[in-house]
Amino acid sequence: MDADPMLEVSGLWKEFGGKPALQDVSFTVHRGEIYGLLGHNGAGKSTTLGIILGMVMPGKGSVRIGGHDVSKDRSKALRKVGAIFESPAFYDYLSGWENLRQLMSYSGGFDEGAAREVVERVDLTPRIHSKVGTYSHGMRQRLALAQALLPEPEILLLDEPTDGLDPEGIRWFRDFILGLRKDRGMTVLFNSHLLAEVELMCDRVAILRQGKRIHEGSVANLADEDAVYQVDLEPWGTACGLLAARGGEVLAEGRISLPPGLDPAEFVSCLVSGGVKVRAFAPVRRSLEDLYMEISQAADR
Ligand SMILES: Nc1ncnc2c1ncn2[C@@H]1O[C@H](COP(=O)(O)OP(=O)(O)OP(=O)(O)O)[C@@H](O)[C@H]1O
Repeated sequence: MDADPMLEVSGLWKEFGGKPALQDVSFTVHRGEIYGLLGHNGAGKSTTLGIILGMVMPGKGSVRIGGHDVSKDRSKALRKVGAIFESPAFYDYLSGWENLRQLMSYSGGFDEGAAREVVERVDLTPRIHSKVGTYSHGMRQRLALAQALLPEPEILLLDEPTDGLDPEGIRWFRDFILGLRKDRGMTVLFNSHLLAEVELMCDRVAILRQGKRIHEGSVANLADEDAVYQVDLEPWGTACGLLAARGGEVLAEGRISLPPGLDPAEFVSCLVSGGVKVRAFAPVRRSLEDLYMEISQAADR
């Protein structure tokens, strides 16, 4: 992946009425990366997005998009951005098409050809001339995506984009975002509560808790951080003895963790030479939800 930074968030602090909402939050999203911002209600996710979009002033810190500082060079920085922030406001009595025309007229004009293409891309062509008041939540969300994509952004910022969507809508959204990255190298930053979804889509995640960034990491490396294995070994007692002797740990019946640096193949041959029958020995992939719970609980201690 290109390690060229598209979005640089540095040392953000924000207070509301004397209460800290963000405390020294920093992260970088590289071009072509899909980055998830996770956290409980009130963790500071929307405040972070609001600051990135120049809609909320930070107490301290800076945001650069494509190398341009949002507070000093706002129009250049935001020219590269498409966003769905909070509930998109559409005129219910106008059609989807008229909404796009109206909204685009506020910012740089309406290109019919480009709009037709984007509407087709978000699967709204058959209903684009119906009134938005008759749209389902999923269709409104797709119209919001069309609006966000019309200025041909290089980065999409999405606030809880799958909130309230049904499983089919969530899947559509996931395929759409992954397709945008594949076809156009789109960079995406989004907030979400849906950890399983984030895990399927994101390259990296940051976890915010009470305004602080308490974790940042790659989703692909979740499994590597802890060497946990699901095993079927007999006799179990002998296997546990050999495991303890090598510094490993029994997590539950049939579930063990190996110490850092111990090659699982080497441990399996040690088991076999110790007279243990190895019927199964498979790495367990930790889910993002497991990681989220562990990190959040550790932060509370
Ligand atoms: N305009 C505001 N005025 C006062 N307090 C605010 C304002 N906006 C946010 N806050 C407070 O700042 C903190 C962070 O809120 P924020 O909305 O950023 O969290 P969040 O992680 O997006 O939560 P959620 O998932 O519920 O949207 C919360 O304590 C919230 O009450």
